[in-house]
Amino acid sequence: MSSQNRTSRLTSLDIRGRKGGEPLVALTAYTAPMARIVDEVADVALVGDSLGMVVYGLDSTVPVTLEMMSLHGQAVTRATTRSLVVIDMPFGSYEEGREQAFRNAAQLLKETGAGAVKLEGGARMAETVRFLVERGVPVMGHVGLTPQAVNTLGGYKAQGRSKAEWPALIADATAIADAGAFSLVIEAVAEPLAVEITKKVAIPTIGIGASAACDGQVLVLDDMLGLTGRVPKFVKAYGDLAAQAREAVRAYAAEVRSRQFPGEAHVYALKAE
Ligand SMILES: Nc1nc(=O)c2c([nH]1)NC[C@@H]1CN(c3ccc(C(=O)N[C@@H](CCC(=O)O)C(=O)O)cc3)CN21
Ligand SMILES: CC(C)C(=O)C(=O)O
Ligand SMILES: [Mg+2]
Repeated sequence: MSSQNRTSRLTSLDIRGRKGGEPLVALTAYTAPMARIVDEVADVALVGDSLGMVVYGLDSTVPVTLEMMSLHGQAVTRATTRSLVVIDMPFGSYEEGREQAFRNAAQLLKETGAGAVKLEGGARMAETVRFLVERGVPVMGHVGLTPQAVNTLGGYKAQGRSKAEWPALIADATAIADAGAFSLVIEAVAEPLAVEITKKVAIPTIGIGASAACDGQVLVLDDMLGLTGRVPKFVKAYGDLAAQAREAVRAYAAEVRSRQFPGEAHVYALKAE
């Protein structure tokens, strides 16, 4: 079924089935108004932990909590009917072990009604991915640049730009795919490595700063709308909403100061008595 005339909500199995097919469209969504717009076009609405930086003004995604992800996840599931809602597991909510990961993933799915979770990491997370999937939690993987590891990676740097790094990155991707993930985000890796991983794994790859050859793409919505200040190299601006917002706020301020606002249409007259 084409994405334009779909009426029921996509599942992780539908997404899994799109390997090598029509490219998957994914965008982040954090709030109900934006989620309604994303839901009109996207296959996947990702409640990304990037919300910590984009919405809360944090320096990284490290301080993001399970409660933040749950509350924004609830807003997004209420406002969507067609897209698969995927929620990022925040830093510290899954790395201790597979039981911790299951407990927190189950909490997110129960509280939000989302259809899947996403977690960062390669080969060392494979056992956890398998444990979750075997117990009814669909998992999207995330390899390459994993922002929650910013403190050990030494910054938000593209991965796999020298071929010596490729075997470990390919092993990460195949381990997550073989563990039962239904799809895999590949973030900020050298383009030919993303091509190689996409050929090697049996599940759809979703690129961000990766390759047009991936089985789909994802971007942070606020970045592509032009709402964020500094954006990564891989972002293309499809709008300039910050400029539009600035213009609207200035017009309002001018009309308040000149008493043009509120006008007749925006005030209440007395009832006829
Ligand atoms: N608004 C936003 N968009 C994102 O894509 C995003 C977030 N936030 N927060 C979580 C992570 C962090 N991400 C980032 C952030 C910065 C770069 C970046 O500026 N990279 C530089 C190179 C930096 C270096 O090599 O040291 C670049 O030129 O792209 C990349 C990914 C991607 N994710
Ligand atoms: C950019 C995507 C992949 C993400 O993980 C996020 O928004 O947090
Ligand atoms: Mg994330």
